[in-house]
Amino acid sequence: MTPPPVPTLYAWLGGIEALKRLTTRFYEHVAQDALLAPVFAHMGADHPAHVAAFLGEVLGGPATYSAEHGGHPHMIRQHLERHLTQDKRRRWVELLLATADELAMPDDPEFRSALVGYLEWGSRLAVINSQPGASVDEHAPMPRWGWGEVKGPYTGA
Ligand code: HEM
Repeated sequence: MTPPPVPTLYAWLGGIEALKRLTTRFYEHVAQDALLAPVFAHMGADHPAHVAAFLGEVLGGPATYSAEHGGHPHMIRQHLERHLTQDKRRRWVELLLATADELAMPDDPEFRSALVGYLEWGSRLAVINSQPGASVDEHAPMPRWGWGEVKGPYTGA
């Protein structure tokens, strides 16, 4: 018998509506956080939805961010000259994961390890791209993240 197809991380977490719930709540927390609030003091009202679209595309969903929001180069550009530090990055990741717990997003070991892997990678790139002298590769492809070594969601095995 053919095994069922492996869902994308995007499908497993519940698609764009789940991601919008996550980023909306996350930036509410950010606004209350002494370390991060000043970093995001001037973000637009659409920022949570844009980040949701970006994450959705990376995690295997539709290419909405590439089609409508300027793709990876635009995202990198948003981080230029922000002088982000490791303590801000760490708080950002910590708050996002706490929000995922708060909203009862899938918490199987397979999904969470893949999510943490991407967030560590992406947030460290954001810090690098925010340092003086960083520049944008106008052809930077959109990253695509999958299940990695665990290869698929929890099966009880
Ligand atoms: C995986 C990690 C990350 C992802 C996927 C991500 C994604 C994004 C995206 C998609 C945008 C542009 C939104 C738009 O098109 O309007 C953006 C902007 C921004 N990001 Fe990130 N980001 C990450 C990490 C971080 C971290 C760690 C920080 C700071 C601690 C940060 C600070 C910012 C700021 C300040 C902006 C501009 C907000 C504004 O419009 O004022 N990002 N990010």
